[in-house]
Amino acid sequence: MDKKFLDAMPVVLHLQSSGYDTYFVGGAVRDQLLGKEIWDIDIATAAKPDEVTELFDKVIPVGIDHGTVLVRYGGESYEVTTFRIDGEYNDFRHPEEVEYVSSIEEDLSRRDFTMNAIAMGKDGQIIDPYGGQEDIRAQKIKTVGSPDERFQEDPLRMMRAIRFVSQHGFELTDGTYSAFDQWKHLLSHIAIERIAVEFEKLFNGHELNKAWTLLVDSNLYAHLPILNESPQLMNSTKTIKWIPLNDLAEVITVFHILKPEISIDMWVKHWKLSNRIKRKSLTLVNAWDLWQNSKEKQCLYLLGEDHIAAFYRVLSTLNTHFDQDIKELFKAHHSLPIHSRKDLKVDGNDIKGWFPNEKPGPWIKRFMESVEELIINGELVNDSLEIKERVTSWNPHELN
Ligand SMILES: Nc1ccn([C@@H]2O[C@H](COP(=O)(O)OP(=O)(O)OP(=O)(O)O)[C@@H](O)[C@H]2O)c(=O)n1
Repeated sequence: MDKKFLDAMPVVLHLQSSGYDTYFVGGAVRDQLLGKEIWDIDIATAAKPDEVTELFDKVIPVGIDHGTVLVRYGGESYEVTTFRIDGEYNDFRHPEEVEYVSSIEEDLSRRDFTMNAIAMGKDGQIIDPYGGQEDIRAQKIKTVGSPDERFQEDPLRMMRAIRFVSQHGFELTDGTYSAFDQWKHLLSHIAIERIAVEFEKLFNGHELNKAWTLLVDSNLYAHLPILNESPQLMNSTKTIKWIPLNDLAEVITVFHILKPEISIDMWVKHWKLSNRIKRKSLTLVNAWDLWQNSKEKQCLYLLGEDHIAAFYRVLSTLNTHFDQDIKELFKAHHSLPIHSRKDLKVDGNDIKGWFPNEKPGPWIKRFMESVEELIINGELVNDSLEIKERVTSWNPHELN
């Protein structure tokens, strides 16, 4: 048993010895069977949320209405969810009500795919009433029971199916795939934040090309913001040989470069993305412009060490003929004379002081940028006297 399970074991044992049947469930059990790294541990129990709360010192009621509490133990957090089946999902976000059930088998029956509907007990015993292990061996993604019911309950599961294809390279069973047709329109009711999480994971997967083809062929994309209105963009993605991208900043950068009419702001707005994603993407887009104009050094300077790998992924995705080694980019960045404005031997105040009769204004920023550019390109030495000599030959009233 993986160490992560052993770390969480005292939580399971405490619930179990208090008289409540308790199991590990979900992605962790699946990933252990797949021999993959385990991330979050989820626990399912017969104890009701108030009973779980009674049993542990530190409990956070994260989703108490839906039967979930977070138990803090040994510096980790574990989602502990009461055995349940979901009621109607009227708002496609949370079920209107949850119904607690008494057995793990019933709980597993409301889960999305057979490979995610396997439980593991304290002794490592596996509860697998829906043939999840067999489907994992056959590399199949299959809904638990009726795909129509599972997708109606939560249409996001169609996106999850495709991201699992990307992560594991498995095939969807015919029944699971063909049910998309009837329910894919429901995706437009799903909160975009939830879709974005799956979309990002889809782009991280090593079988991204297979998953992307599926997203296109199934027409699922026609129910996703922006992609639904841009057949031309979708068309241009067909020839792309995707390489896994780390986050949605990299994804929307590629889309924006493929179709510049759709701005980064539009992507951020329609997909409700964070400011961090927006800032990173704008940096990547600006770097791309510099790169296209053969301003390699300025491009690397702008990116900084943190974004070079991201830019490399964007570049490799968009330009199949790009075969430079990433190490070369890091080396070229390393040998730049400066790496940030902080490294400059002068600052805006110095420049202002060299022109005592000029009012402060945008010219100072312009001069700073010119100094930076000259130094990056090796046309000026980063030395305050040399910089002063050059800058004082410029005219603040002239656009240089
Ligand atoms: N729409 C959903 C979301 C989740 N689940 C169930 O809840 C478990 C946990 O969900 P989540 O943590 O979102 O995903 P994982 O399957 O754990 O996958 P990963 O850890 O790779 O994100 C899933 O395994 C599945 O059994 C479900 O049935 N339907």
